[in-house]
Amino acid sequence: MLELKNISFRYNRSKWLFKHVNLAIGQGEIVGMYGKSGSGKTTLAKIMANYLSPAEGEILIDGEKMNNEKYYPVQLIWQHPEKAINPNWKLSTIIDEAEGLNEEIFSLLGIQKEWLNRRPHELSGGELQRFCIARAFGPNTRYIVADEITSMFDALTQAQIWHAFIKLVKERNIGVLAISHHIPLLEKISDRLIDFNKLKSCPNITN
Ligand SMILES: Nc1ncnc2c1ncn2[C@@H]1O[C@H](COP(=O)(O)OP(=O)(O)OP(=O)(O)O)[C@@H](O)[C@H]1O
Repeated sequence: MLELKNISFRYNRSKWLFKHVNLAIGQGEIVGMYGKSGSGKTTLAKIMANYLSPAEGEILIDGEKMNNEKYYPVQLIWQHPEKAINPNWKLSTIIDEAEGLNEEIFSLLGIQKEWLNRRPHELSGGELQRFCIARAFGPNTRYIVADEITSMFDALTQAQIWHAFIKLVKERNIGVLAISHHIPLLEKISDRLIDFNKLKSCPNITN
């Protein structure tokens, strides 16, 4: 179980973006989350994947706090793959970072072997995103936060990518927080849905 307990955050002493957010995601569970633009969903995603530290609260996995292990068990897949990848590295180097990726993952996600010899700017946004999705499936991944990960794909490709993604997470019993503005998509893929604005609204908020 991944648990967020009383998580509060604000950027540089500006007003609180959210306070006392509580959320639990079970292993193998897919939770869909939507909410107003600018409300703090991506910020929460970054906190969950240890890119940002919360001002208050803690994140537990099976009741224990995470320390700064080399490979963090909560992986974030970003909306914009080019922001998540070293532009100077070949894709083969980037993919080597996440050990244990196999042919099945590549083929499910439609990754062509020849792309591995290229650098990020030599792939389309959608091709690059397939790599970022594959990269999240390292052997120590237990939870994935998927932040608008298919917004750059056409409808058919989007369906194929989610089909592959769900097969991979269910096989590995990975828990997922899927963030999107596209509620019909979330309804299709999620075990339950959360409105972030309800999750973060709290009568005790003080600015
Ligand atoms: N590094 C930063 N420094 C200061 N403010 C920031 C920073 N990053 C984001 N913000 C602000 O924090 C707020 C929440 O941003 P965030 O990206 O988390 O929202 P979101 O709910 O994911 O939005 P969207 O649905 O539009 O993607 C926004 O007002 C944004 O301008």
